[in-house]
Amino acid sequence: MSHSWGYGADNGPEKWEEGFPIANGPRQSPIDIVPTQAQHDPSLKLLKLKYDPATAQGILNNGHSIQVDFADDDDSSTMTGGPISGTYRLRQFHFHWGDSDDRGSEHTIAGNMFPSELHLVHWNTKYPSFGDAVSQPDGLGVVGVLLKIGSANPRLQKIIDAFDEIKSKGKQTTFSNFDPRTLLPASLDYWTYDGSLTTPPLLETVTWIVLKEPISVSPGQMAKFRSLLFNAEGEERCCMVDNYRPPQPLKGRKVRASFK
Ligand SMILES: N/C(=N\S(N)(=O)=O)N1CCCC1
Ligand SMILES: [Zn+2]
Repeated sequence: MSHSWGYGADNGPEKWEEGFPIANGPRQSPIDIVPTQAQHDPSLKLLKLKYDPATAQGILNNGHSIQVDFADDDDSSTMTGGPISGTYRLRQFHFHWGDSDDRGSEHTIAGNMFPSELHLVHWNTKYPSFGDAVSQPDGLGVVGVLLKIGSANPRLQKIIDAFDEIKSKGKQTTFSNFDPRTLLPASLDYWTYDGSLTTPPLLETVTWIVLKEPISVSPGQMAKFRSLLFNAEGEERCCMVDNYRPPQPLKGRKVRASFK
């Protein structure tokens, strides 16, 4: 694939294997999670997420999604427990969403798509940096949170209010004093499996932790996500929608549940 990857007909998920053959690998993400086929594993620990709002740095339109970046030079914002060993540091969070409310999430639950999915990306501090960890089989831990249509979510509003300043690719602005814990549902019950990045380079280095309980988002809030642009200023206008990869083959993997 000579041009850069994206989500269009010419450079989207069906074409990624041309530049990234691992797209057909044994532990690709996302997947369809079938709750009745996920086995409860009593050895799974409680997920512990400890975030310092002061580590929030900025919000960026990277041309594929919007992401909030965090200072990760110490253990101020970490994930421990759950299915992982050791300490993973929060690097960034971002979203995937659809052009309409019937699609947009990457993981599906018994074949059901949600309008959006939040990913909180953490890296294993047994490695010296995110850049080192991203290529290691146990390098990353991503918490996935499904968004379902309902009442407006006030916890999302600070993120949405920044969208006007980062409408197009490459735009960023400061984003401080934000605790991503406020985005999470009441329950941290989760499914977990070994997978990959869901965008190129599709590295098979992610321990996925998908929360069972979704959070709410209103149709008006979803419309704000859909007002973002894939393109940079001055380029042909292209709404940032349908920036999700569809579920990939399980290839014999087991999905475990932290709950009965
Ligand atoms: N694809 C990714 N995250 S995701 N969608 O798999 O959570 N990333 C690419 C570089 C950093 C995170
Ligand atoms: Zn993602």
